[in-house]
Amino acid sequence: MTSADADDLVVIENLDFAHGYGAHQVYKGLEMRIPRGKITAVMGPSGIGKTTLLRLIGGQLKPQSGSIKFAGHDIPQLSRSALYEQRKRMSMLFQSGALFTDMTVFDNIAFPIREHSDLPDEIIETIVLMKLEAVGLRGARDLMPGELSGGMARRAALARAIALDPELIMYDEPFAGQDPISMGVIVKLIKSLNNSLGLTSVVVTHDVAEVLTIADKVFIIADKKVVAEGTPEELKASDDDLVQQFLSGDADGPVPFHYKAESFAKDILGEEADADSDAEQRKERDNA
Ligand SMILES: Nc1ncnc2c1ncn2[C@@H]1O[C@H](COP(=O)(O)OP(=O)(O)OP(=O)(O)O)[C@@H](O)[C@H]1O
Repeated sequence: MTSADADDLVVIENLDFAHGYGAHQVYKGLEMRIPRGKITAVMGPSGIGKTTLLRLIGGQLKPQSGSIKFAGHDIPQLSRSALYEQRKRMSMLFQSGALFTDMTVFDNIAFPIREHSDLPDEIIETIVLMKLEAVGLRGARDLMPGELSGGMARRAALARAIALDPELIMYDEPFAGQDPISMGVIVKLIKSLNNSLGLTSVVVTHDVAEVLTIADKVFIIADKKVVAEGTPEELKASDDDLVQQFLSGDADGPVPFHYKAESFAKDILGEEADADSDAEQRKERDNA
């Protein structure tokens, strides 16, 4: 292991990944180093593969080639049982990671601890209360998920995500659907948990302004690979149009607004329109 590897908890090299037996290439030659103990933001246009990246790191998806080292273990090469061991060191908080609706907040947080350990009830209670305290919800332990606000539910899910003391926590759109105040609370929580629990955090988000206030490192993904990386300050100072498009949230710029599609005329009018539009395109080319 090189010293750079020791500083990086996750090292991705030359990764190729396609969904659906190669039908949809998501990554080609992706390279990424996620620094240990820091907060890393991953941004990019919708559908570019950010959630897929988290699933690859977590071993839920296997790349066609390349390596994904987590603390030195090459995730895609691990046996099922070895992967299970490494997965215990990671936690993923997906947007859809809802709480179990028929259990109290306390039992929701206790659930993974009961599943993965034989600890006595008193110890589990102490751990759960510590996790709830960390997210400011100790007083809400006996509430049912249906009694929580959206922001509180997100925080309870966060308490559950840290229940087993992971080393790596991956957040998929943690601020989505939150009002500005609860968004601010979650931003601060991600930072304080990262620092107080010695975590490494990866945050996939479209909320650029929020995440830039806490990120130590930022990756921008486009065109199947990393197109820019650096500290928030470095990216803000970049004169790259694409970087600026992301940071300012502009719809127009090097990244197209539309997902690639047949010509609108063809979709609406069928083949006939397509033949017309082909003829027009040829005419335009000839005139150029
Ligand atoms: N199970 C799947 N099978 C086939 N294609 C998939 C599957 N899951 C995702 N995709 C496709 O892979 C691409 C990447 O999806 P992904 O959800 O990782 O993007 P994303 O960057 O997280 O998007 P968003 O920002 O909108 O959440 C998309 O084009 C999506 O349609």
